Amino acid sequence: MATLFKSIKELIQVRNEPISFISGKEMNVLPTIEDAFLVVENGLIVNFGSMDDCPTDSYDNIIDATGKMILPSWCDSHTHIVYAGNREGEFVDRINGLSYEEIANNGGGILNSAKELQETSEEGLYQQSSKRLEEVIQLGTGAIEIKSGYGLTTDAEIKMLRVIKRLKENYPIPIKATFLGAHAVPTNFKNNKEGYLQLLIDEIMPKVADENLADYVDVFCETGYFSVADTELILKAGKQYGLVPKIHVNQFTAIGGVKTGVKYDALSVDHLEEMREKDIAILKGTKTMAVALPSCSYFLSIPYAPARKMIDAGLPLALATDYNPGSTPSGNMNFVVATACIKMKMTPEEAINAATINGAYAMGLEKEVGSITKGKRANLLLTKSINSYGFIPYSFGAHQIEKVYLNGVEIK
Ligand SMILES: N=CN[C@@H](CCC(=O)O)C(=O)O
Ligand SMILES: [Zn+2]
Repeated sequence: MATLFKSIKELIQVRNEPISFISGKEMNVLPTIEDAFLVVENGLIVNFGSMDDCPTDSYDNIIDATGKMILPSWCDSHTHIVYAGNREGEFVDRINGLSYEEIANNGGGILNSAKELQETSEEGLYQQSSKRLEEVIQLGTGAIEIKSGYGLTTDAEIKMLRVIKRLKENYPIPIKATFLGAHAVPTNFKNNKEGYLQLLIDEIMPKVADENLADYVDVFCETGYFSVADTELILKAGKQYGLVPKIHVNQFTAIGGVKTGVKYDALSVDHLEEMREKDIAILKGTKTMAVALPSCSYFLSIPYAPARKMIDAGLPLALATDYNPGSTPSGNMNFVVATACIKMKMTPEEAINAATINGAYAMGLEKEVGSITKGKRANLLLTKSINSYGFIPYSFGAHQIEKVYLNGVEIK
């Protein structure tokens, strides 16, 4: 099966040579080809270039993209889309003046979602979660990471991870799974966090590894949740089970978790709303990707990750949604890209690099997705007729996607 996309107004994020990620000043460079063609065969990108060199072979399918642009799909490296119910009540509580922290301290927050998830069947959880996956695919996401962490018991954590596994089997999108048992201390361990850490390490993690249910291990390293020492314990144990660290850190307070992430070779450190100069310095020159989650800052009215400072210091930065029921009930990467430009002062080039190739790296998928490169999956966005790619973040709140393709196949 071969498809030719012809007369593409601009083919965006073209990388002839495979790259892992882009840092610092380079992030402001977004390579494109104007008036381009793209050939997809058996789900993969096999050829592209200027229309002047467009091959004259015969194709099963020819798509005229006059006036439209093609980009690699968004790579969303941080989500919690497997959850049960929602937390609309807390949304109203916050409108009425309570903070995220106050709600959590009153027994709401993550524990609220855990209770609902524990009471939901695996089938029910799958049904709710698959709807969200289908929703974000339509919004242009073509690779995604999904975390556990709303189970907080052995059975419920395994249930979440099995649902993620089933999503992997049933949808044509690359999915990475992260074990986030250390998301909150459950009520029955309220005065015995050590006991919960022991359960995570001695009972749940071996099961997760046994069933091969996760690629990554995550911890909510934050005041009132898990300390730096707790984080070290979990990351060390996770690594022994072959789970690569990716951590929640510096969301509300900077307590030293970035250093721990780097020490344990974390693939990414995520949130980073509260960054100290020394956290930025620690990340410099490492292989750990900084991941910003602007929709979370927007929804909770907390600071945005200091993208300018990080990029100007030479760091790479990825953008992700953090789609979850408490802090970010939205999985719209178009909104993330727009908000990064509007609120974090990233240029459209930086934001698109952050939401494609750098996001792919933050999921270990940089060889598969995230750029227009021969041999990569044809997970693509075909835009509506637009004048420039800058119109994508400029027209915030809308999206400019006309069609999405996964493995070269249009998703309807
Ligand atoms: N910060 C920790 N975890 C999620 C929110 C969890 C929740 O409120 O349900 C996040 O990434 O924002
Ligand atoms: Zn998160």
